[in-house]
Amino acid sequence: MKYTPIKPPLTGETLETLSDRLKERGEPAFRARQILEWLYKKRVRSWDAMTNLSKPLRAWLADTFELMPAALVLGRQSADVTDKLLLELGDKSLIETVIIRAPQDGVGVDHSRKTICVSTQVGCAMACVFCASGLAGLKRDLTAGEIVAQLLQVCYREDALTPRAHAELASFDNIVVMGMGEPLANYDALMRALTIVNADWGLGFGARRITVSTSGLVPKILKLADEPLGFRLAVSLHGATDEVREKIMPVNKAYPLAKLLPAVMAFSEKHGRMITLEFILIADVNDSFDQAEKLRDIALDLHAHVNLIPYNTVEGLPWKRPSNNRQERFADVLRNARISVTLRREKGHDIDAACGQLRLRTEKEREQQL
Ligand SMILES: C[S@@+](CC[C@H](N)C(=O)[O-])C[C@H]1O[C@@H](n2cnc3c(N)ncnc32)[C@H](O)[C@@H]1O
Ligand code: SF4
Repeated sequence: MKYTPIKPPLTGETLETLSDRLKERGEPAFRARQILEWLYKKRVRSWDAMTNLSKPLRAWLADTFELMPAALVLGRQSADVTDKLLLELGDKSLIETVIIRAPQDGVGVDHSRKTICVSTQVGCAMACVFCASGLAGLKRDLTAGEIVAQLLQVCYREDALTPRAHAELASFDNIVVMGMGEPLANYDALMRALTIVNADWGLGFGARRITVSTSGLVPKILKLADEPLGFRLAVSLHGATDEVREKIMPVNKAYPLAKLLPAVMAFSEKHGRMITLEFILIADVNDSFDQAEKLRDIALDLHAHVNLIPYNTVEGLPWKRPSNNRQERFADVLRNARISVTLRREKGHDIDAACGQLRLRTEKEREQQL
């Protein structure tokens, strides 16, 4: 599903595409770099602030491009260390971007490790039964400019909070493509966005600190393995047998474990780095001892890190997280096999942390106001 905004966002331009547009106007070759420096390094929020450009050029830019295609409509801080940004796009669609802060000893919150979780679609077509993002299906893909804009909005927020932000260009430590949507179903826009985020004329953010999470689109996993930039991969497994996985993830019908696991292995071998298996723990669905043992065998085979995520309840859905004791017993099966495992207590529970929930709630409130 393609969305064409009235004006393309500046955040979706590469140095090359912007240079081409400017060349058509007879501008010198260095102009594109200058403009992108105002956008990503000096972080100005208006065309008029680009003071080394002529007035006619600024007027042309304003007519031709949208400077920022995602407006902040709500910035919510949870009682713990998670911030959630609700952003509105040109067609009034809402998306979420999350800042997860991991406090470190001896430094303030401002200097804690920060992971940014970005969205790639409005809604999702994959229909995993437990997920709020997919509840209303797919509305549309995000453009590359809208994906990049989420990170720039995070920069704006962080710049206002801490002097570290500006000094470091992108003051976060990791990007996880784990927000709303299936990133690999919007492959081209995602790759363009990540190229911009990575480039020295963009946010200069290292590809190895970017993790793309997928529900398991096998051909796209293999394509991602061939990308020269070398992004990290996380796979949402959530079931260690086809029987369990296909009950909760329809994608498993097209790409069962016999297809998915060799693709993940191929990715891992190509990159020589550990991939991550994500496994949400849902009571009485996938939290049995048998599932833990099967997951252990898969993780050993793939030499993978395992991220166990206690399920975050979603309004209107029946699923529950298992007791802490059961979660620990499940994790112990993996730990006893010396698998690298994290049992992530979900952060930001009080701000509708489960992906897509803040958007759904705000959309409902808007409908009621109409
Ligand atoms: C929202 S998805 C986006 C990336 C991609 N579509 C995928 O499935 O990996 C990111 C992760 O959040 C997980 N997730 C979805 N709903 C959740 C919930 N209610 N509680 C905990 N994790 C959830 C997904 O299973 C997935 O591992
Ligand atoms: S878990 Fe990922 S793939 Fe599944 S519906 Fe949610 S966003 Fe889509």
